[in-house]
Amino acid sequence: MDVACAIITSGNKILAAQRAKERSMGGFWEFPGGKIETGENAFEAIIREIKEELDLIVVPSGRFNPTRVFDPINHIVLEPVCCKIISGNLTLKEHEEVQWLEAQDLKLKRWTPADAILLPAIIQYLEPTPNFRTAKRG
Ligand SMILES: Nc1nc2c([nH]c(=O)n2[C@H]2C[C@H](O)[C@@H](COP(=O)(O)OP(=O)(O)OP(=O)(O)O)O2)c(=O)[nH]1
Repeated sequence: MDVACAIITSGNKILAAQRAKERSMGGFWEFPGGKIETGENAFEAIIREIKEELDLIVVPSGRFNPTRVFDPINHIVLEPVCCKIISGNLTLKEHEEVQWLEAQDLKLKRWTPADAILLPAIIQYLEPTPNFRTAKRG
């Protein structure tokens, strides 16, 4: 199953969500999103899912490398899509909870296996850029 998840950041924080208790992998943390449907690409799927789940309008701007988890029950290809929120009021339609997390907070949550593989790339992405002065050749 191909799943798109949204990488939504604000400053040094990222939006993370806890799956509803009654769903598959209930209680685990994830980046919001869902299954990519037939005929959709990851960008189209994430726009649809984030509207359905959080009532937000997002614009995708890029992607991370997919992570893959093939276990006896699930074959998941997780496709992370960087998104910017352009409008809407965050409303939880499916999740137990959402939180804006800094890099140091990410390790404290229990993540789905596919997200756990993704975390090092996310942590690197959240690191502040050093303040280089502008420079001229010479
Ligand atoms: N949304 C999301 N799902 C993830 C992540 N990591 C991960 O292993 N999954 C798994 C959990 C589910 O088995 C599957 C996606 O299912 P989902 O329940 O979120 O998607 P959906 O809304 O399309 O599902 P549904 O309508 O059929 O219930 O991918 C993640 O970061 N985000």
